[in-house]
Amino acid sequence: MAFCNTLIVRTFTQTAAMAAAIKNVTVIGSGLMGAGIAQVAAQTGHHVTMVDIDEVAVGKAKDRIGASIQRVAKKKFAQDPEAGQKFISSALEKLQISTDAISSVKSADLVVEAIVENLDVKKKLFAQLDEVAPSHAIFASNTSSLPIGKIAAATNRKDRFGGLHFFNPVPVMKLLEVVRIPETSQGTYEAMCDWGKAMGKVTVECKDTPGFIVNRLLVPYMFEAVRMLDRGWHAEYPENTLFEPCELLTNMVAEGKHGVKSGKGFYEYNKK
Ligand SMILES: CCCCCCCCCCCCC[C@H](O)CC(=O)SCCNC(=O)CCNC(=O)[C@H](O)C(C)(C)COP(=O)(O)OP(=O)(O)OC[C@H]1O[C@@H](n2cnc3c(N)ncnc32)[C@H](O)[C@@H]1OP(=O)(O)O
Ligand SMILES: NC(=O)c1ccc[n+]([C@@H]2O[C@H](COP(=O)([O-])OP(=O)(O)OC[C@H]3O[C@@H](n4cnc5c(N)ncnc54)[C@H](O)[C@@H]3O)[C@@H](O)[C@H]2O)c1
Repeated sequence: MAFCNTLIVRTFTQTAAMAAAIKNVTVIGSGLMGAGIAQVAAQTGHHVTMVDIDEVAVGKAKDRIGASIQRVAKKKFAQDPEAGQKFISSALEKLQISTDAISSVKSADLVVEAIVENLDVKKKLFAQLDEVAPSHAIFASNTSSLPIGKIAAATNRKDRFGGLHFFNPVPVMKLLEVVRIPETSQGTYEAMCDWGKAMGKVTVECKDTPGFIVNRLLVPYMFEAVRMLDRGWHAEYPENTLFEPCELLTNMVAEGKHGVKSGKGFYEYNKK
């Protein structure tokens, strides 16, 4: 029991220490996603360096962030414009821009990569950053579709590597998929979740599988919409396996698991 308690206290302490340690965030890539991630991180009190290889792009991204923060502040501080102005200036003060990834990660606690969706380019970047970032720094990729394990393989910190998959537009979308690979340590995973929550996001755990959760559902759904258009919206496709009854649902119906109305389904519901 004493051993168990020690273990729990140690695990808790390590996790709390890692999460509390995420103060300095480097976001690599200042496009649609990187700018959104950098904005929300700065808005939530982190010191952020946003990096891009393209000097013009990173400057424009900072301007876009300024405009987006105005929208956030207008809503968040509708009744108190003065507090809104403080919120804007405090966030912008915390945001630096750079074109030098190497020097920008030297004091990073967390590096979030949101560059072009190309495995070799991402691997090359992380291999370089692994040489210079502090040993405690967590690395994360915002990739939509590439295996996190393959990207992490370019580094010697697979235990401190994971996926942080944000959704566009980042300042608006609440969900954050936190992806773990088998090597991701429990402390790293929990620190990523805690950081996600500190960013105001709702985190969901994902395995490193194609499309994670959302894109695995969204992409076939979008493709099917396009196929429907392509087919000319014909009325009936009895040969299409997509419309075949699903065994799990058939069994659940037979068991009276009709969801909320029957008090049980995929979940149990307490009717009051
Ligand atoms: C099977 C194997 C799979 C293999 C994988 C293959 C992968 C291929 C991947 C391709 C796709 C990549 C997808 C990616 O990985 C994941 C995604 O990001 S999916 C996209 C998710 N996003 C959405 O679903 C957003 C949908 N859009 C909306 O909900 C709305 O358009 C909106 C963003 C809420 C905007 O609303 P609108 O009504 O259109 O516009 P308004 O201007 O009125 O805005 C409403 C409200 O929001 C505020 N706001 C909007 N944008 C911003 C911003 N940038 N910054 C701050 N605030 C913003 C705005 O102020 C309004 O506020 P209000 O006035 O209402 O208070
Ligand atoms: N667009 C989306 O809806 C969305 C949503 C979730 C995740 N993602 C993922 O996020 C990542 C970025 O997507 P995006 O839409 O923001 O792309 P984007 O094209 O808007 O921006 C990418 C930025 O990365 C910069 N860049 C390229 N190589 C670089 C390098 N080596 N170092 C520094 N900067 C570099 C480019 O100059 C560009 O400004 C991709 O992996 C994408 O799959 C995109």
